[in-house]
Amino acid sequence: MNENLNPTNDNFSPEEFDIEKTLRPLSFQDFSGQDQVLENLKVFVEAANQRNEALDHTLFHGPPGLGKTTLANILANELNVGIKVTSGPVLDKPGDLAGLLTNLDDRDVLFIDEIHRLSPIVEEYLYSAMEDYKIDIMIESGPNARTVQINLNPFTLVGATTRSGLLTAPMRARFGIQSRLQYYSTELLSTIIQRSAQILNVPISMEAAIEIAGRSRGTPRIANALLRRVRDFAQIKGNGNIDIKIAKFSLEALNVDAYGLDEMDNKILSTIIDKFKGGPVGVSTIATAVSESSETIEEVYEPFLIQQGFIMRTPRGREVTELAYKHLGKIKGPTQGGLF
Ligand SMILES: Nc1ncnc2c1ncn2[C@@H]1O[C@H](COP(=O)(O)OP(=O)(O)OP(=O)(O)O)[C@@H](O)[C@H]1O
Ligand SMILES: [Mg+2]
Repeated sequence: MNENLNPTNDNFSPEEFDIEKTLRPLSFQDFSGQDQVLENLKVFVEAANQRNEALDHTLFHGPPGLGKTTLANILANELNVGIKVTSGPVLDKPGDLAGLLTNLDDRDVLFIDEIHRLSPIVEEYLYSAMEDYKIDIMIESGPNARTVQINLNPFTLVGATTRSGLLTAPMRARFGIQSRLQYYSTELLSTIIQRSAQILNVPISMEAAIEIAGRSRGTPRIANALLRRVRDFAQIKGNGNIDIKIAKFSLEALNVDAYGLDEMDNKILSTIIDKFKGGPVGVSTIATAVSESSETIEEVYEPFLIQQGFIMRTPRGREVTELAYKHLGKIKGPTQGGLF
């Protein structure tokens, strides 16, 4: 399958990256779906704006490509403030963080992506900044070295993570607002595809938008990536318009799974079937068999497979369903103890 369609693949080419940026909604108004999350955020933002205070620290968690970075940027726009962007693995010394924090204007947003990957020492340093808008900084060195406490402008930390399970309890507790993003329905994704098509200036039929949406693994990033590829087919093999015929032809040519499952999804399902007789089998055993971490399986892949009815959680582990056998064209073997 095409690399760029992988939701966990961050290696977009610069060109793809630019397109991703142009398709990114900039305001609450442009953002579709996640209704509950959005309704709440609107209230909190309006209240903070009225009081002219910084919005409470906000955490977005959920699988890749569902809109965490997008929402962080929207928050800054709707608060009418600046945003500084960084990520957990980049901040390896408290000094890096101090530099960012002291440069924030009143009510600004500091966005930390992959916040579960902060080093413990940086994380601890962040605590007092979040709680009291104060940090200690070291001045001078050698025998004259001392720390002084300085006041920061009130700011909003927006954290994003795909692995909320890896976040420490004290870190999590410091976020006054926590939102989990959900997979999108086909209907919502087709609306997003139609909006993107309009921005890309390519005509698309409703039927074609729905066809692409249904194969997007519930994920706007994948929907947009597929749309761009289908647009290429429409331009070269068709008349430039995306209708159902060219959409189906392209998705077939791209080898996109009928349910939008990616390589790892299919690998997980076939592993449970082939190596573990369909389950039940524990997550850590599956993880070892497919060479992935248990957390990634549990937080990135499994939620979609469960939501779509391919896997069931049982007290004894994970079990695949009839749908998984059917999807992979496999035949369910005899159950244990039968036949004799
Ligand atoms: N609700 C939405 N409406 C329209 N487009 C969306 C929506 N959510 C996400 N997108 C599109 O999907 C793309 C990916 O979203 P985003 O980068 O915010 O995901 P993410 O949750 O931050 O992913 P990751 O965990 O990989 O960082 C965006 O460029 C944007 O165009
Ligand atoms: Mg992101």
